[in-house]
Amino acid sequence: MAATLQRRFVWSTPLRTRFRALDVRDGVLLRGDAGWGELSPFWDYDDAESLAWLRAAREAADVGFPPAVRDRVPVNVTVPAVGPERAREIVLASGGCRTAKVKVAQLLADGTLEPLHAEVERLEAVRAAFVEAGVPDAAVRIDANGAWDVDDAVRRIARLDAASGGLEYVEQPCADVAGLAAVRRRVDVPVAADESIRRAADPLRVVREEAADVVVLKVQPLGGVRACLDLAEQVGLPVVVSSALESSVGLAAGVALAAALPALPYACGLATSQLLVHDVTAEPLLPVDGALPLRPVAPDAAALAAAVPPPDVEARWLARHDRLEALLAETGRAA
Ligand SMILES: O=C(O)CCC(=O)C1=CC=C[C@@H](O)[C@@H]1C(=O)O
Ligand SMILES: [Mg+2]
Repeated sequence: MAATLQRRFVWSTPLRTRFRALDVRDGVLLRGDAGWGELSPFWDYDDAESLAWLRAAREAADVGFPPAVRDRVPVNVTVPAVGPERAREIVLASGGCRTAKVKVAQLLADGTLEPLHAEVERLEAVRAAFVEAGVPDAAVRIDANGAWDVDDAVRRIARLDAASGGLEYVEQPCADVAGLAAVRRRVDVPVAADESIRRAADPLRVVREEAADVVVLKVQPLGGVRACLDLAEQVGLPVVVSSALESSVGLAAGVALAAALPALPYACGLATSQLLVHDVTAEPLLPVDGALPLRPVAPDAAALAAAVPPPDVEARWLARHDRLEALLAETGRAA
């Protein structure tokens, strides 16, 4: 039987840097018998797509996480589409990360893509910052969020590979699976699939079409830690666990997944509390020596007081959560 919901809180915070066309991140925290869960689907996701996010939140709150095989998870520093000096600062303040994920293919206000030379400067700055930090052999990956066509991707990847001193992989260079497969055949840099897994009706298409070398799994969009473990087993490719820009409550579910995976060959994209101005706890999940610890996270009153939403935002979240609970009750808890 479903556990009774004991408490819920809406939180909201500005982001330090615009990310995924967002300046603010917000969501609901749910308290259940097993702990805290986070429900924070992006506002452009409808209720049907957001249902998986509620399943993930309820798993964390009501059931808890499966057993772990490691107690710390190496993470990458996430570098948004910023100028070179800011990119350097972000890498140097990363808490000892030895991997960076750099956003590329940023859409500018006029609807055009950021010019290649700006991306080159960002990647050169990231490599130089790692050299300055005494980790010249750090890994650097890029994420294009599906913005390139195949020819554009091939051309840009070659240039960005050189600028970065060698890319670890390129995440979602093109929007569709056929595009990923075509790029993968034409470049030596490994290809990672993100949107083609988390927003796809058939995530295994990536595997059938040999479209990726690595898959990115995100706990909320994929319906929880156990759902991700099942998917990882079916996919059979190396997995990188990444966040959906959650508060530390949601990030803890990502750490739980990364800690439970049988193999974890790459650093995970879970160091994103750094992007939030306010987190929901005084002890956010921030990297120490390039890794996050596996531990429960609960919000605290003082931190929530700083992450307080405007009243209309709070009302929208509570209504959205109520609608999603009703939808979940209708469709059943099993995915
Ligand atoms: O992977 C990381 O380093 C951080 C998480 C991250 O980049 C993302 C989180 C949520 C939405 C996305 O636009 C973005 C991604 O595409 O991977
Ligand atoms: Mg991505």
